[in-house]
Amino acid sequence: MALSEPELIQIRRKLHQIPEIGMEEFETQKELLKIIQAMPQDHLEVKTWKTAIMVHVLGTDGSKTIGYRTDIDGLPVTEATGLPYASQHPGRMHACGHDIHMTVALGILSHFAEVKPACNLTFIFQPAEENASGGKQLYESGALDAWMPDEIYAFHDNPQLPAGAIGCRQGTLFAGTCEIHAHFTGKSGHAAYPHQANDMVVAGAQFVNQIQTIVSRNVDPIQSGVVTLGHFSAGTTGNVIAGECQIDGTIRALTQVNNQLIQKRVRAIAEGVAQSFACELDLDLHQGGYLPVENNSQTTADFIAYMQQKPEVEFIETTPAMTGEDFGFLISKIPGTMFWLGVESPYSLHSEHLAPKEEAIMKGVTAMVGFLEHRQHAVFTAQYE
Ligand SMILES: CC(=O)N[C@@H](CCC[C@H](N)C(=O)O)C(=O)O
Repeated sequence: MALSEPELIQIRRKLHQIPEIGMEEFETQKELLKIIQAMPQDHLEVKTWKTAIMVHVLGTDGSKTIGYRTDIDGLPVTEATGLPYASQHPGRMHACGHDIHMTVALGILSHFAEVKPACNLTFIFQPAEENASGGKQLYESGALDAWMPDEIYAFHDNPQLPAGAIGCRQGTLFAGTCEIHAHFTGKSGHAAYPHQANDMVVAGAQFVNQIQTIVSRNVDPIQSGVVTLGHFSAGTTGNVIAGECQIDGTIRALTQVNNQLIQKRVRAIAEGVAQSFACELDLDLHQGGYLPVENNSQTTADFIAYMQQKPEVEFIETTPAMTGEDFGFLISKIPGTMFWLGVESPYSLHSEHLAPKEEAIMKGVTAMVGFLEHRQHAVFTAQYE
């Protein structure tokens, strides 16, 4: 029997209690394997790579494979929902809803473990979406090679959409991101003798200010971009000049061209500040697998048409989002579609208060089982651009 709604909710609550950060998802992997191994195994094969799990569902005609990916990591956030099934791991929370993603994947898998599909299906339970490009690492490890999908699907939960609604669009769904890590080193000293020191609070502040000109002056206003510097630390106390400054942030852009333009400007400004303040700069701009999530036109047209004609699905055409997703890497290698699943919450992704509505789970499973039932035939004649 495929997993029922009450069973899925129990599974989600258990996964919610054991969040782990990227590449440390050992308990999560164990819990997922336990659930997967309790399903009928007749046409399933299971493999692991680090904390990832791959499940291959053998179809009646094994010449084509559809991939379905979920991420499995949590965030370094202390949960404040007050829920009875809140995180039991101090300082860790499924604040991005990956517990919902995993549960929906298990629900879909449990259906196809019962009902053999026409094509193969590869379910990917992927680590480290938040911090270490787990999808890229997995792909590049070669662990997926034998079960490489011809096309691939994934979703992210969305607190702004009604619970269970499906959101999607042609083109770019998520931005490409790039982490900024800048360290300026000058010379510390007494507050009364600035001429004998080299103040990195002032250098860092210049960097922060000048960065604000990138989106306003360098990015085409018809396009878009974000540069957020979320962390600034320098100095220890008010009467000591700081000799070091650490600044961390993130770039967001809907095209790779704009992402690279912004990266180039961040580097030029950081180097300019270092030169004008005669200080040392250690700059790391790290994009990893966080490419823009660009939906394939063929798979997405079919996905949207399917969802729109299903009376039980509330389909919403969405605008692109500046959130990032390392699914951008997988979808740059394998044609496919990413979409949103509404979980309706007043709190945003990454909030310590985020409490997704669980009724979204079964709606997500039903919509995706239906779509994959449809797509298991269409994949044999699919042409990708
Ligand atoms: C959905 C979501 O919130 N994704 C993360 C992805 C992390 C991107 C990367 N580590 C960065 O900070 O640039 C996001 O922050 O959008």
